[in-house]
Amino acid sequence: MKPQPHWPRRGLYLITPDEPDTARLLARVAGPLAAGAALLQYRNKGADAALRREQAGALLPICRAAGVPLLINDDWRLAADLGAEGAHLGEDDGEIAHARAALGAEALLGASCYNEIARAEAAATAGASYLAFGAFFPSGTKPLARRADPGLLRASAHFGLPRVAIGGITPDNGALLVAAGADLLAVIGGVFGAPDPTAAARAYGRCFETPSP
Ligand SMILES: Cc1ncc(COP(=O)(O)OP(=O)(O)O)c(N)n1
Ligand SMILES: Cc1ncsc1CCOP(=O)(O)O
Ligand SMILES: [Mg+2]
Repeated sequence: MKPQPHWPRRGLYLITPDEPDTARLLARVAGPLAAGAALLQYRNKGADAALRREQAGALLPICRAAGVPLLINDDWRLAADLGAEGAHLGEDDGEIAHARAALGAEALLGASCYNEIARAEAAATAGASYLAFGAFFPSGTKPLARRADPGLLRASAHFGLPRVAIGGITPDNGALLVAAGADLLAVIGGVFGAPDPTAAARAYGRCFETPSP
């Protein structure tokens, strides 16, 4: 496989909240995006296909203007149709290998590995761009998410892919995941549930102040 283009492999990986109003979604995302997100994932579990297309399409120009890659949750075909940089796929969202074959070597394709090294192994072999583990902490967004141990981050270093941590991550608990090997911290509630989402997004920078292990 061709090496992937440069993309920020360390920092805050911002994920959108379930916001039904597109104008409001853009207004909510603008500040945190400008505050220093490495990646943005469009995720709206309450939207139908038409709204997802509308909202992801509306996010694309603001991501381009900010220089932040846009990934689409669950739906690599929508990412391809819109010309977004990539997609994030979980266990019910299709095969990384199919998405890679369709989108090409330059697409950013993330894989949920939950709490399983075997899943990480399979995703790495299939051509994933990064491996996501979690939930590491209780998540208000996804209360039933299975839980993972930070040791998994260390144990997956040998795949040579960026490791993403997700689930209940705050500016206060994120540093321990970075110390355990997380390259990117994926966050919804810690930013969009905060009284000042832009300040909250900026606060995650603290988690990355020590050099990566
Ligand atoms: C970066 C990142 N990691 C994990 C997930 C979860 O994906 P999935 O298990 O498919 O669950 P849903 O997000 O679809 O509810 C993610 N979206 N992003
Ligand atoms: C999609 C997902 N997968 C595991 S936890 C989670 C939700 C993350 O959101 P939050 O940062 O609010 O816990
Ligand atoms: Mg999914």
